[in-house]
Amino acid sequence: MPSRWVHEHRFPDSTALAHALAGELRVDLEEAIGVRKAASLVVSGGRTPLKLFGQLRTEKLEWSKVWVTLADERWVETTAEESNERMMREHLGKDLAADAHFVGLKNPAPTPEAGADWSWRALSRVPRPFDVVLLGMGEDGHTASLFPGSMTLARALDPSAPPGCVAVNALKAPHARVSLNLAALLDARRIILHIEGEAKWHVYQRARMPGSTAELPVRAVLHQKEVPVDVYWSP
Ligand SMILES: O=C1O[C@H](COP(=O)(O)O)[C@@H](O)[C@H](O)[C@H]1O
Repeated sequence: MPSRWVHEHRFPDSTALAHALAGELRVDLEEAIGVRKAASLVVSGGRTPLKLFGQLRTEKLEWSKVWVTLADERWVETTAEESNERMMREHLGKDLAADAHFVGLKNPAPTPEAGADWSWRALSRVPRPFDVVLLGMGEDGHTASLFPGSMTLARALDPSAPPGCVAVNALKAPHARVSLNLAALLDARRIILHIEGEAKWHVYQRARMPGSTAELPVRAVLHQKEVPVDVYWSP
């Protein structure tokens, strides 16, 4: 289904994808710094971005003018293996990119319900609209931590809700979480959906078809018409 809002970029392997996407991000961030003297990048957690981060952190850029934050976080200590913030800092926050400003979503509140507003306030330092929002996707069609079956999903996907963070508890999601809501993710100049593997490609193809966002929440990103989406895929 051709759409002027979604463009697909397919690569033979994850190394080629990481090189191309890191270069693309460098250009976007450089342009943003040229326009407003600062740039913002929202990244996702999980395993998929690791190789990309390894490449991106070596790109020549005025990193001290770049703000990096997360699309979502698991409500675990920031030193825990499962922490997206730990992953972001360990894999992106070194080499040249060590000069960037990294802002996490986790705070000392006991639950994401108690901490979600605080998480959002922490982002007040990050320039908006975000220059690039880099999303991943699970094989269940979740993106950021907008999981099918989550009690807060409808509220999180409500396009008229104010931008913010939402607490997420879903039976199939490991860990309670906090996630940017759809309005926050769409407060962006550009969205990149980075997916790897045949299984995710098939889920993505299903999500391109009209259907329920409760079944495949990533549909809400793919079917909106406010922000262009580039899909980067490799086997
Ligand atoms: O739990 C999460 O899952 C998605 C996908 O992760 P991956 O390991 O399959 O790449 C990720 O985009 C999200 O940020 C993360 O919290």
